[in-house]
Amino acid sequence: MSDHAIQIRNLTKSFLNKGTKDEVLKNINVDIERGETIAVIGQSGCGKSTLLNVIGGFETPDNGSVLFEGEKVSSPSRRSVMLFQNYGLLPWRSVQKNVELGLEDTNLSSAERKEKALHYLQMVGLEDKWDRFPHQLSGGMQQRVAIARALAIEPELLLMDEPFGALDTFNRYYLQDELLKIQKESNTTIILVTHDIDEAIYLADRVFIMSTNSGDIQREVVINAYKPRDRSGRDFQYFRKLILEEFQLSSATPSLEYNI
Ligand SMILES: Nc1ncnc2c1ncn2[C@@H]1O[C@H](COP(=O)(O)OP(=O)(O)OP(=O)(O)O)[C@@H](O)[C@H]1O
Repeated sequence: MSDHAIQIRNLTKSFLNKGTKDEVLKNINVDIERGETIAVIGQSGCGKSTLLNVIGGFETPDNGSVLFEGEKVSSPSRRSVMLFQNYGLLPWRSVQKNVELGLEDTNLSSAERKEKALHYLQMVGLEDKWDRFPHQLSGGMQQRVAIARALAIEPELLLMDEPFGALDTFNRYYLQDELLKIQKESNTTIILVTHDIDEAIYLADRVFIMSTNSGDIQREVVINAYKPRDRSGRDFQYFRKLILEEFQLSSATPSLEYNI
């Protein structure tokens, strides 16, 4: 069996906007190994979320294909989970019931579902908020509930669109470490879109830098340093400089939206 969880071949995707065809993704060809963590970075509007949506089966490519474990992706699969930017929590369900959502059509009993939900709520530091409703939580807390819900499903492929964006530095670092642990234990394949260059370097085995205008992956940076990585170490500085330089090359005005 191939080690590739994902194989993307000649992928092209466009949208019709006011009668004009915008080609957002163009001729993307990449393989992602099982258990790899990939960070996708690039300027706003370059197609990062679209790429994630096509991989997750939420958007259909115009041409080319995405294979997940050798099978063509044409719709969302139970084996992969997408953590959306807007959290996607159901307002009428409690925190615990939101986390249980993806477990309901499994063989787990209601007691097992509850136990699993509380375990992942504890991991994101929200076990004491199990009976609250989403509107009673801060934005960062809602994001943590969405993270707990995605992790509770224990998917083979985890797709994350700016998962830690609304969190303060302390929670972001803590959850990045939890994600590293979970990934190591379960060998989950992770594809993560982020605006945070340090997050990409801290978590990823490879960083895909998408080009600003041409819809392809302009450069792939292999982060060949042991995890957990030292954010203030020399290796880290090296990769940060490399990626920032690539950004300067890719745009006339360096992006202000990127955090380092
Ligand atoms: N459903 C859609 N219909 C029409 N156009 C779309 C649709 N989804 C995305 N687009 C367009 O495709 C382009 C890429 O959008 P996408 O959300 O993939 O970018 P992004 O790199 O994730 O941006 P950001 O970093 O701001 O989230 C944008 O020009 C956007 O307007």
